[in-house]
Amino acid sequence: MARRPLPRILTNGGAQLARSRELARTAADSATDVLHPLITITRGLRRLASAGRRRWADTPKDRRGALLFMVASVVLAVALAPYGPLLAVVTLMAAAAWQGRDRAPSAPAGPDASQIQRLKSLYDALVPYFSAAEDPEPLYAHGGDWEKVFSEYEFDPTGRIAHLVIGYPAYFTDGEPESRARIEHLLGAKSGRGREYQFVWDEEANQLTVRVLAPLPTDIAAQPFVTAPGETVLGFTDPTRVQRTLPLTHGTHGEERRDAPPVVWRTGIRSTEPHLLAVGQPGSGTSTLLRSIALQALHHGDVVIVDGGGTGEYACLTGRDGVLAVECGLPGALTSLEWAAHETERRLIAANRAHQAGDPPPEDTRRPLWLLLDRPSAFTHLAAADGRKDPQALLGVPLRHGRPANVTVVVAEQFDGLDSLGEAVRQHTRARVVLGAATAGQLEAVLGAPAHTTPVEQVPPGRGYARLGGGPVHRLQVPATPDPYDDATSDAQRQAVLELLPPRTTPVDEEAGVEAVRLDKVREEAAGDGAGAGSLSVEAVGAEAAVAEPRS
Ligand SMILES: Nc1ncnc2c1ncn2[C@@H]1O[C@H](COP(=O)(O)OP(=O)(O)OP(=O)(O)O)[C@@H](O)[C@H]1O
Repeated sequence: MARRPLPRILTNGGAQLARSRELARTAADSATDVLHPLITITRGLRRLASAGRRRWADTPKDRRGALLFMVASVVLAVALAPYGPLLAVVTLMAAAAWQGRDRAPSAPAGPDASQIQRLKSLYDALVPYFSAAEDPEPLYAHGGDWEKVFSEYEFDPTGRIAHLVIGYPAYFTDGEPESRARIEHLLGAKSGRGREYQFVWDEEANQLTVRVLAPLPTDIAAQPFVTAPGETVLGFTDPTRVQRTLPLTHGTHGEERRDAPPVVWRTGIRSTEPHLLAVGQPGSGTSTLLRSIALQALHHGDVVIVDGGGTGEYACLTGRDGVLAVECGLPGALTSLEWAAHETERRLIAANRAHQAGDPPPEDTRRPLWLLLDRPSAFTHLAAADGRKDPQALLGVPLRHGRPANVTVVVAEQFDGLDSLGEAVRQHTRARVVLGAATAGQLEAVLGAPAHTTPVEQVPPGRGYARLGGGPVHRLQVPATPDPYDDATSDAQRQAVLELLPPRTTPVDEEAGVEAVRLDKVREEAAGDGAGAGSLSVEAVGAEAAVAEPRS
């Protein structure tokens, strides 16, 4: 079923809301600044009045008459004296201002003894890296002054460094990745392990800024994201690197709302990164990422899933509206991918003909087709052992020509299977994701750029980095999209995923199980002469029929 795109106002509503909030906050801050003296005097008058009341209450009853007489005489004297009332008002205001002043103890200026000790030891650790014997006025020297080089510092409540700006000599080779890596490693180790640090090198000013990054939230569950067609949310990241936010619901019953900055991947005809490669250690969450992408893709397109892991993690998608196939076996994978290659060619030819005739591209070339492959290297080994074709060889056409044909390929692979990935997969997957624990070298090899944050050893599943083409490297937390058929899945998360699944239009073929090729459905739709989404032309059915293998 084709779904209508969301109104545009909903797609950027989060950003507008954030801007309005920021405006309101600025207005409130300015009003507080202007009204500050008035607030102080009012507070002082209140304090004076309550002090007067206390004094009256503390005075024994037999002395109250004398007190009243004394106050009345003072009031009379003031009233009769020249400028008396004016002076009395000025004195009262001054007394109120003094009484109403903010009495919160001011934060101690500068670091305390333990913090000074931390800064000094950090300085000493940096001396061998930032000094040279020939330097007549070394910035760093044993017993030197740390205050000259640490221009800004902040500590967290546990006393560990949270933010630090370090000056270094101009001759330090800050352009060399190895030199930078040595300093980053040292600072990470000395400032406290187990936290994630971000390093920003300002080569012009010879300054390094170190910031401790708060962990990304792990409580974002699968849900309908407010995105435009062609946009896929890979996960959520730091607010500093991304301008946009998405409104989210969370909590057991979706009762809480908040905005979070997403990593949005754009696919389709105008995409510069039309295909994606996700890599991780086993259990890092790459299958979950694929499931999350599939659920979003099904809003506007059709999906073919090829699962080399063979653990049935995509069984919940079998037979759903828009799911053309869920393949766990080599023959089925070959059939589906061969069909996908022909379908890509068919779409290209049909679109070309339409261009030549001056017509818009036909409807059946515009519906996005997604090929999601989980661990295709498993099939590569099987195919070699069986003397059959490697399914990856069939990805060449969709990868090279998929973009104008609205065909998107997503490959998830484990680090140990990376060598088995074909050249086309490596070359044409310009959107990259790394999940789970990874060394700086592994991150750079997959993302094509260093991550600028220290990789931590213990990461929650679904946590990693994403880079779209030549863009910046983002930290990433994939929304929890567990397999609803897994016993370990909580009820709330199961329900969230089940609600996102399209209705089941094709009954699951019991005999063939999950290996059943759902391309039968495509054939039926094509024969049904439907011009709607997912339908195929007669040529395509012919091509598909030619490659389809007989099933027992
Ligand atoms: N983003 C996430 N948020 C919460 N839990 C997650 C997330 N991603 C994965 N998990 C959990 O981590 C476990 C492993 O996830 P998943 O199966 O996706 O990993 P994988 O990398 O595909 O590993 P494998 O290939 O071994 O199956 C599952 O229990 C899953 O529910």
